[in-house]
Amino acid sequence: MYIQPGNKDKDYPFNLPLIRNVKELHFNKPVTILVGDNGTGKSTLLEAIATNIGSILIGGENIETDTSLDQARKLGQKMKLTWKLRTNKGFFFRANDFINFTNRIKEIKEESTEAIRNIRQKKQHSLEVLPYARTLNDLEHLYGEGLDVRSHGESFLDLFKARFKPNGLYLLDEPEAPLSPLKQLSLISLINEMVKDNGQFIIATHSPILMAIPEADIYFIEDGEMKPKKYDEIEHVSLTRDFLNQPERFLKHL
Ligand SMILES: Nc1ncnc2c1ncn2[C@@H]1O[C@H](COP(=O)(O)OP(=O)(O)OP(=O)(O)O)[C@@H](O)[C@H]1O
Repeated sequence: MYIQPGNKDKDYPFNLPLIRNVKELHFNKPVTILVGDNGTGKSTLLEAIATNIGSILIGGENIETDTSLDQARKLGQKMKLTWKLRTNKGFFFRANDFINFTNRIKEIKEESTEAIRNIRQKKQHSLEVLPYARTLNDLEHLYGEGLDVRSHGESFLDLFKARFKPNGLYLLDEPEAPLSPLKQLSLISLINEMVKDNGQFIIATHSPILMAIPEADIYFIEDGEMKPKKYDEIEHVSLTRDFLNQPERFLKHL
């Protein structure tokens, strides 16, 4: 991946140190993990890649029209992506979008059920119910009893189980958000399964558990640079480990 900003690009996202400094990135492994402090530009980078590819945006609008991506789209337009094997499968996932998505599914189900009830009240056997019945059927087929009746964490995992398909490219922004440590391990297991089926993942995360995905390349963003790091070299990992070993040592200083 290459970034080619022009001279006039002084505003966000081109003013981020990461974007100013990093001109070329390689995603060689099936899983690449992006780590860095808050505000270092992980989401911006993922969003720009997603807009460049034209990924399916889970829970948002169309990736080409979603206004929350207007700035990232400008960066995406300055990116040049080259592929060993191009895929049109996969998606871009942001935790907040997904919570909106489950709410929207709930609304669609309620609207369709209400429409069917109204049509049947007027005419019991009307064929006008068919599109609404098909919508309900499709949602049930994809997501079983419904993402909307599950907890946030359960629905995240349900979505990944339903929508991970072989040969896909998956861009995941902090997918750990509502997941318990145990469910983060379940997510790693799903990712491992997809990797066996030629899936590729680029994941921005703060979770030391997800950072441990086997064989992943880890890039640590620091001082506007993107540095390859080993698991044990990452601050999130060492700090969490030290904290868990002796929480009182840290807490007494706060
Ligand atoms: N639409 C925007 N306009 C201006 N600045 C923005 C916009 N979106 C993000 N930023 C800024 O760009 C910087 C990078 O944001 P980004 O969300 O990419 O960081 P991040 O590494 O994903 O952070 P976090 O780990 O907190 O999610 C932040 O300082 C943020 O305030």
